[in-house]
Amino acid sequence: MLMKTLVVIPVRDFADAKSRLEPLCGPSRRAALARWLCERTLTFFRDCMPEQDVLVVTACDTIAQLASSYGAAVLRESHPSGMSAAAHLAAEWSCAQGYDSQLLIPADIAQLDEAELRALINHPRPVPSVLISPAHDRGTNALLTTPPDILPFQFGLHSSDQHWNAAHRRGITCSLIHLPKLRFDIDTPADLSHLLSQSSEPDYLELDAPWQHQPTPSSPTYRPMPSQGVPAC
Ligand SMILES: Nc1nc2c(ncn2[C@@H]2O[C@H](COP(=O)(O)OP(=O)(O)OP(=O)(O)O)[C@@H](O)[C@H]2O)c(=O)[nH]1
Ligand SMILES: O=C(O)[C@H](O)COP(=O)(O)O
Repeated sequence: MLMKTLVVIPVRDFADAKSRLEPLCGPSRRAALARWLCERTLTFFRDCMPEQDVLVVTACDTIAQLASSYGAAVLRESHPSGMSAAAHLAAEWSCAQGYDSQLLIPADIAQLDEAELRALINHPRPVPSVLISPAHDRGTNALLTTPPDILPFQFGLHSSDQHWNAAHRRGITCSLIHLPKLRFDIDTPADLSHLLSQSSEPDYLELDAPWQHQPTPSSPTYRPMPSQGVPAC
């Protein structure tokens, strides 16, 4: 049976994002990175999966406008209260709009791959069910819930374990799908180095030393190209 699925992307204010990269770069560069990752995510869905409905959940006016400009629907939070609360809000909306499933994806995946995303969205599944694509650090980098509100969202440390346990406690069919690209998100300085070492997108990335803030000559930094619309720091 073909499931009507909504892709949900929660996005917090760029100025508050990527705090774990603080040892590596200053506030404006972190905000620029968050914006670049978000725009790249929106570009991916607009260009590679144009038939797919996408919803951005955000409390931020700028992000709401940005999402609309990429053709995504927007759901406004009254204030940012964390990824789980954003996912819950989206799930209520998804159910009200008649979606069978919700696929939640963070806006900081290192490399979105069309085949992986299609494998998730088209994954055969019973109702109810949960499909978890774990992050390399046992977080959750994609969560497919059918129906959308079947699970209490538990994003945070080792959340793939938490989501798995929550599904099992409720007797809900739960599967893991290990996707080699989707397992990497950009949270820590090590993640950023990994992105740079794996990247096949030289047009988007450059090494830039020294740092503008707290110079650390041995570490690479990240500068989205101005041509991608990201403000240079
Ligand atoms: N709508 C919404 N999205 C959020 C919120 N908190 C985090 N997100 C989004 O959830 C995804 C994963 O975010 P995290 O890695 O937990 O947070 P981050 O701000 O990117 O990085 P850290 O500050 O290092 O935790 C990203 O797309 C964030 O923009 C929130 O309160 N509301
Ligand atoms: O995996 C998760 O639960 C969320 O993405 C938050 O975890 P992260 O901060 O490791 O991304």
